[in-house]
Amino acid sequence: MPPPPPPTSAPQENGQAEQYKPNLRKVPQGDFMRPATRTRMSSHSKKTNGVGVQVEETRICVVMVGLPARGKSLIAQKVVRYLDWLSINAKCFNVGSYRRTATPQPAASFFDFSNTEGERLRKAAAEAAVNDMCQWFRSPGHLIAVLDATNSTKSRRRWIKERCDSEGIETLFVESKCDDEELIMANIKEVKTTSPDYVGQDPEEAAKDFRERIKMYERVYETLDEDEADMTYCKIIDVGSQVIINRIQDYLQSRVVYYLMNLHIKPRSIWISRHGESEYNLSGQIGGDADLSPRGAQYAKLLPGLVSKSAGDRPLTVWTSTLKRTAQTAHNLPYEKLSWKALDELDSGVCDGMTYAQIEAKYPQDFAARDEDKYNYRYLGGESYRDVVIRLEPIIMELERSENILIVTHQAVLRCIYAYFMGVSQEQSPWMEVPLHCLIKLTPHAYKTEEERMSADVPAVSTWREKGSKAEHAQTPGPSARASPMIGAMSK
Ligand SMILES: O=P(O)(O)OC[C@H]1O[C@@](CO)(OP(=O)(O)O)[C@@H](O)[C@@H]1O
Repeated sequence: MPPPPPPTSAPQENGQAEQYKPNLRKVPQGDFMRPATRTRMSSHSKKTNGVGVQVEETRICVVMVGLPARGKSLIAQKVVRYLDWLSINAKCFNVGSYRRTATPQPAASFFDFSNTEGERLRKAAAEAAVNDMCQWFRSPGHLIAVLDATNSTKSRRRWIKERCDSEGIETLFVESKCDDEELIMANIKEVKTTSPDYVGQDPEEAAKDFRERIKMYERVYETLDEDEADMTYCKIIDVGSQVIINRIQDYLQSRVVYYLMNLHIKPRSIWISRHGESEYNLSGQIGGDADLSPRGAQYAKLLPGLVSKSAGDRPLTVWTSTLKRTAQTAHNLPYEKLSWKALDELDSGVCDGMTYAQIEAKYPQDFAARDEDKYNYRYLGGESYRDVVIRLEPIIMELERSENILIVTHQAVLRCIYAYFMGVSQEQSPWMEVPLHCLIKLTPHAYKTEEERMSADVPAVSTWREKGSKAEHAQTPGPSARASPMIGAMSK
């Protein structure tokens, strides 16, 4: 596999982190009215989707291929969540859920290809899913669908390609081919406990039945090969140890393939925590590069115990931002550490160091505009949540390549990372309450990401403000704090 391009924000060894300087540069007002990032437009069908992601006007059906227990559903869900997070409208069509309406919990023999009734019902489910998908593509802006099924024979794949061709939809076949017994077993364990096919069943019986089902598919399974050289495909062998790509045609396809090349389906968890309470949190000031408060330092002392209780002796790497409060919080953690500029807090520009009450008094229009559309509001000389998502993309890519990672970061950044894993909408994510002194464990599964929250017994202020609520920490505005015209803008 070719090495991936380097992240745009290179990690630095802890201790050598570059000094944080709040971004207070003056930018002409007009700059804020443009899209967040401008990208090159070519003469034909390219345009940006508002987060600086250049998308084609083509529509793509990503067709999953592979035996059961090869992580297809996990990959399918992840691709959709990733694209949604980047504001590219995507949807997963899971053929299994269409099949379940007719046969909710079939025995393994249903999947025997010589079982004509089973075969008929399975084909009907695939047709229903493909019909719905074609219908979905007819709406403007619907760009990528993922067809999640085994699609294990060449004839089934040819049928899907012809159907999509007739609708003007491109196809990208993605095969997960894996013979690693340990991984297959982990997936069987996962499926028997989380698949709707086995709800309420004895786990051992479910595992036995599922193994039988896999055998049925193995009898007819055909891997993607030179017979399908006319197709666009990406074949991921043994969880990315080898990737074969064929006939990738355009930007959006290569973007999906690049993401797929970074994915692995090994079981792992990600821990995220905000830094301990800072001196700025205590005074209600935003941004800056303050030290931890005494209670924040207490959290830093307790964090190693909290982490080892949750992660046991699993090897971990800790990622922090380049700001003092995250480095101080991670200081006592006995793991390898990397600090990333891309994990720094949302840049609040000219409002850096102010309290919400001061911002409301000095820039009332901006305060209201941010409440109205917090995801897109960009501070003058600073950032919006949409901007933060763009700069976090290399972090997400690196996270996908990694195994167990603990990220110590900031409120806004944590909301964006959390939204990626949990599929939280752009409307909701900037308003999520993420308390201080709380460790969150996220474990991705095929059908959902499991979340566990562990609070340290150390009180902290709340920095959460509800949409539309009056700003607290009110301080008498000084003479310069009289209301002025709006200074920030929308980054949509
Ligand atoms: O987008 P909002 O809700 O303002 O939250 C982001 C803010 O959170 C804060 C705390 O209020 O982050 P941090 O966790 O780094 O202290 C501010 O610095 C930052 O501007």
